[in-house]
Amino acid sequence: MSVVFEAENLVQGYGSRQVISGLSMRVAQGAVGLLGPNGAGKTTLLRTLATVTPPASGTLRILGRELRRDSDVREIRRAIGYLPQDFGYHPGFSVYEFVRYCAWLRSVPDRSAGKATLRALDQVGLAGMRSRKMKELSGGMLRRAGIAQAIVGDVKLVLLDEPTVGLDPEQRLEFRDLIREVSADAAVVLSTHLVEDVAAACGTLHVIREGAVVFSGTPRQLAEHAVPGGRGDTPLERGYMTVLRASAVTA
Ligand SMILES: Nc1ncnc2c1ncn2[C@@H]1O[C@H](COP(=O)(O)OP(=O)(O)OP(=O)(O)O)[C@@H](O)[C@H]1O
Repeated sequence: MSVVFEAENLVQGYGSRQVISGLSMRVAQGAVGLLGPNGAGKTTLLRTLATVTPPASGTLRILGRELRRDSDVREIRRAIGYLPQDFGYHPGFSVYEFVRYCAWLRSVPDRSAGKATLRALDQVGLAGMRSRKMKELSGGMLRRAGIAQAIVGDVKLVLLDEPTVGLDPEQRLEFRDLIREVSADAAVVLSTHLVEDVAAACGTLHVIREGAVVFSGTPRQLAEHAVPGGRGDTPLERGYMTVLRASAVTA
């Protein structure tokens, strides 16, 4: 299976403050979950992978291409779908217009953009609401429209920052199925605080603390770190709490 992206010794920060410190990650097809407490650096990492901000140092290779020149970045962005925590939209756009516009931004050819838009809306369960105005959507529907714009077209790398915020329990179950479907053709990297969500949808988990990876492995391997009587309601939550507290644990 070909590697979709590789980050090596990635360093990122804000001014003199280092937030990501020497992180390495390699992802082929499939879903990868980022877990970590507030301020761990998940959003900073996703923004860097989305090419919003270039790494302070280290290398980032997406679809075999190292992102050195602006032309490389422009080209590769067509293959990346990104859902930030807060995404902008024109409130007067219909749901269809919003996703279709995002397809245009990603240079999806005109002849296939309409069909690709409807497919993405169908995947997130919003096809029946395609004429609804963006400003009229509930928080959960808005999140689903955001996921639709991230997966529309032929994306190879999908980056989702807290995609399950605002979804009700049924939608969260549907979201897990959606991630399994999307990750059959693309690499999906998503961040969340909800350990159970990410474990159900992702084959690989990375726990990040203070900008460094303190655990990489499968959900089962994370659960194996659970300490009897430790904090958390499930083995996964207890495993997560254990690796967060340990200095560095690698599966
Ligand atoms: N624009 C910015 N300028 C300065 N510092 C920032 C900026 N954005 C984030 N930070 C800092 O970088 C660190 C990592 O933040 P980041 O948003 O990446 O964490 P996170 O893991 O996504 O957190 P959360 O789960 O709360 O969304 C935090 O200490 C934060 O205060």
